Amino acid sequence: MANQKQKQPEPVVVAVQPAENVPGLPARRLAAALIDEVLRAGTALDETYERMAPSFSLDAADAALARAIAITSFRKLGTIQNAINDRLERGSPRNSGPFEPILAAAAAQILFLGVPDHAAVDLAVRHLHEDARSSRYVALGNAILRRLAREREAILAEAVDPFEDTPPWLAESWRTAYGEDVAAAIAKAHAEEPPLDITVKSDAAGWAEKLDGIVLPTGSVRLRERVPVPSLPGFTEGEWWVQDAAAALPALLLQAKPGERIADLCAAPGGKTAQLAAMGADVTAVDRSGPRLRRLRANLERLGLSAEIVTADAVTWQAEPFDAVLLDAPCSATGTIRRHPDVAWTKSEEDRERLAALQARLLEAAARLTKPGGRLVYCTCSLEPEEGERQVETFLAEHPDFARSPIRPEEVGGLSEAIDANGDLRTLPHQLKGETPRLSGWTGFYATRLIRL
Ligand SMILES: C[S@@+](CC[C@H](N)C(=O)[O-])C[C@H]1O[C@@H](n2cnc3c(N)ncnc32)[C@H](O)[C@@H]1O
Repeated sequence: MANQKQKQPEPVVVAVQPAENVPGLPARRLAAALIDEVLRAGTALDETYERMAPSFSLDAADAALARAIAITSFRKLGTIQNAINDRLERGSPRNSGPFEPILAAAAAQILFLGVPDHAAVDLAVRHLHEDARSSRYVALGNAILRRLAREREAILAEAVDPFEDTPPWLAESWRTAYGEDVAAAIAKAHAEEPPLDITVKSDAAGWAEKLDGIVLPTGSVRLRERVPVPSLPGFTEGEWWVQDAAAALPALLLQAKPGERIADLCAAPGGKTAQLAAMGADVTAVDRSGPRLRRLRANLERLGLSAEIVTADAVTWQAEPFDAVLLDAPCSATGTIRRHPDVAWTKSEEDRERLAALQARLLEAAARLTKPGGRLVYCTCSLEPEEGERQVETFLAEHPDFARSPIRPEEVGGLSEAIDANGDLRTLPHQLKGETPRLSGWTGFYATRLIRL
């Protein structure tokens, strides 16, 4: 974008070289564009990044920096917005174009990423100049960011509310479901960057040693360091795949046996399909998204595993009933906020209600596809009971031909705190204590195992 300077109230930066060549500015452009697009369109940060990053032509280091700025902005969005708004005496300026995302990205750098203040402020000011709408507020943006830098210690010391970075509707939902203390522990767990977990085909201890990891009680391997995944031993050879430790549990609960016919409904990108195929089951993976199924196919190919792949709406798809059915239903994904902090700001109560209605239809379809005596595991990566416990309560009340098959602690590495009074799995982000806060926690998942009588 050309640096079309408008007349400024107060010239703050003297550009000594063309803006396009200023080191670090392209990364900030992408970071602010990601924040803006995710918040406006409600799209997932990962997908938005994959779609937008190529047109910014960044080198690997700048691309990683842009991503880190965007993800930190979402992880700390409440604190950042409060800090900025408290210093905007007349509220956020109207029609100011990218003013807000540029300031949020700069605030993330100043408050949380350890970027030198002068670099964060200077680049943000240059960036504000680039758009005619935000260029009118360069002096304001500059003043606010300098105050954030000066007042950093006080801002961080004051941000003690555990729900500072949680939208109020979510905090309220968790308080109602789990009580004040657990809700606060969940919100606090989201402040930490998550570790990388992998599922191995075999020899967890051997892979843990090779990759500097820890074997978790459930059998997943947790890596101590965050490293670029494709460069790790065993990735190209297809010995393991990336999968959160809690996300690996529902497929285990299906207790698949070699040769059994299993339907994996809502299967892409295939983490659970891979587990079931690795157990020797004859898996049919169904998903309605062609692009996501292409990723599933590529993942299975790398892993040397196979499954029948079907592009279909699982609500209406018909087949001979299966020995077992896994339904990993689409959901609000609030259990994944630690890994995907954007989810907290893009999902709403309306999404939760809409998705709960879809889950009920999918559960009906999954029941039809389960043969008498067969198992049905229903799961979601949501912390909201509407998408888990309540969904299954309603289903069981309407289906006397199904009964719960309670999950036993030894099926989940002895972690009895992850099993509720009904014998369902309910993992929460602050569970699974590790050596450090960063090596602790997992995704919030709900899973129930039902038997068709
Ligand atoms: C939670 S993700 C599945 C993750 C996957 N099971 C795994 O372990 O990698 C939910 C999936 O449901 C798919 N989906 C949503 N609605 C669907 C429907 N009506 N029929 C089939 N698939 C659907 C989405 O395309 C998405 O891939």
